[in-house]
Amino acid sequence: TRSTRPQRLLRAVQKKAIKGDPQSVISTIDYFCRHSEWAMNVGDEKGVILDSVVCEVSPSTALELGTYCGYSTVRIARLLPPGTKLITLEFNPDYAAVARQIIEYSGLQDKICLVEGASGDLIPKMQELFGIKTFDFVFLDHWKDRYLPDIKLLEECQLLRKGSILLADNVICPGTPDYLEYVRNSPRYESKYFKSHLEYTKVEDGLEKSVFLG
Ligand SMILES: Cc1ncnc2c1ncn2[C@@H]1O[C@H](/C=C/CNC(=O)c2cc(-c3ccc(F)cc3)cc(O)c2O)[C@@H](O)[C@H]1O
Ligand SMILES: [Mg+2]
Repeated sequence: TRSTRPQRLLRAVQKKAIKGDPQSVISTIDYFCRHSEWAMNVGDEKGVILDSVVCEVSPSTALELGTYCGYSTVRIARLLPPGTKLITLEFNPDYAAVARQIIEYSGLQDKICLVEGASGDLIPKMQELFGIKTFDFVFLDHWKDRYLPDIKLLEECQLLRKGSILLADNVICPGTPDYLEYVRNSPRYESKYFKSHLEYTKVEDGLEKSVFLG
């Protein structure tokens, strides 16, 4: 049977990227998505904004919702201080399998913990599975109708603390209207929009950065 797009993306990484070099893995994926096949990675333009927020927060504990092929997983993990871990959640086993290989190729496997399962099931288990008290940083990039229920779940599970940073992809395209309305109007968040473009295109999109006020 025909290979899947994530498998073709993985093959491009294994063929063209330098093993153990996260930047070359990132550049190879961006080149592949720009010149061969578009894929729903956060991409290079929004990726620079993601990088700047990760560097500013310099999180000790970080969570990513929706690994897909691991592009943003590698982007985030390459900037984390030594000894910190990025937990990334992915419920599609085929995507998880590709992501594991891309993460391993980048050499960042020691900074990343990929957990297979649905965010709604796993978020309540973060304390028992990983001894996590709160997350300093959360990157949301999974199904767009899960952003709002999942941050409400993070609040309920007391996994956010005063100053925790949420960064959400695709708040314009495909769009996350209920999430945006919530974080922009809730007194418990201070929110800011970073205007950009949908990965590898000229279509408007952007990232919403929200600080949990406790
Ligand atoms: C509750 C739960 N738990 C665990 N894993 C979960 C999960 N819900 C989803 N996942 C996982 O996360 C990824 C899903 C990502 C969804 N992203 C998008 O749909 C997306 C789409 C576009 C896009 C824009 C314009 C177009 F014309 C077409 C597509 C751009 C993007 O950047 C996107 O992120 C995928 O790997 C899925 O298995
Ligand atoms: Mg996205």
